[in-house]
Amino acid sequence: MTQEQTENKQIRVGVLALQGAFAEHIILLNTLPQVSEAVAVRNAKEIAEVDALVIPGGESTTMALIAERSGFWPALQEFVQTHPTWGTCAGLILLSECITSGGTLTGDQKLLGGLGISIKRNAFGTQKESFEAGLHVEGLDEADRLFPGVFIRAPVIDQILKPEEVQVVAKLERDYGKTPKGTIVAVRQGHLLGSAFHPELTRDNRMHLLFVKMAQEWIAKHKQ
Ligand SMILES: NC(=O)CC[C@H](N)C(=O)O
Repeated sequence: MTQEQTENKQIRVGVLALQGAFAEHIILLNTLPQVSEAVAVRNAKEIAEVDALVIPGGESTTMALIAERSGFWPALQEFVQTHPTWGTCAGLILLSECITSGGTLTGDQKLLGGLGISIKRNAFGTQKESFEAGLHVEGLDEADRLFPGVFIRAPVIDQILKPEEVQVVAKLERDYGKTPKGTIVAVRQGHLLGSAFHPELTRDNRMHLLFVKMAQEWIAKHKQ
């Protein structure tokens, strides 16, 4: 196959379905012609059958606990190190290298890692402080049309630990409570994408398209 044919090849996308908003991701991914099928992934056998993975929002500590107790954690970590993966909200937390608490880095939470960033969890407060923010997301189709960023007990990217490798994909366009304009809310590093907000809770599938195209390109380059 030529490079172009491989880049256009449909991919099978898994959505980690241990806990959280996985069903909505599956629905949006299945609207894309680039996706042959989007399926729930709950164990080592199922993850071996997909080309790329989405880790949804939910509760990052609970997801880690379930993956660990069921013996799935090592296969999940191995997949994330070697395949295109997008973490949204709790998923972004799991893909980060460390958590910041009160301004200092902590090693308290079990993480998959891969993104050279530190995360501040629940940066905007409780569920009551959920909101929607219009965002310019780097690389989206119709780039001028703001993307509806849905933030629910959302984290923010507190520090970029590997600036030479991590690319900023979206920032807050204004202050939200105590979180200032310019705070980073989406990043990319190689085969990994992370966003603090929930694109699966909107009708806008452009972020899903961005990830799927990024995954296709990455697979075409690295998996021939
Ligand atoms: N909507 C979400 O995914 C919230 C993330 C959650 N606060 C956590 O720490 O895991």
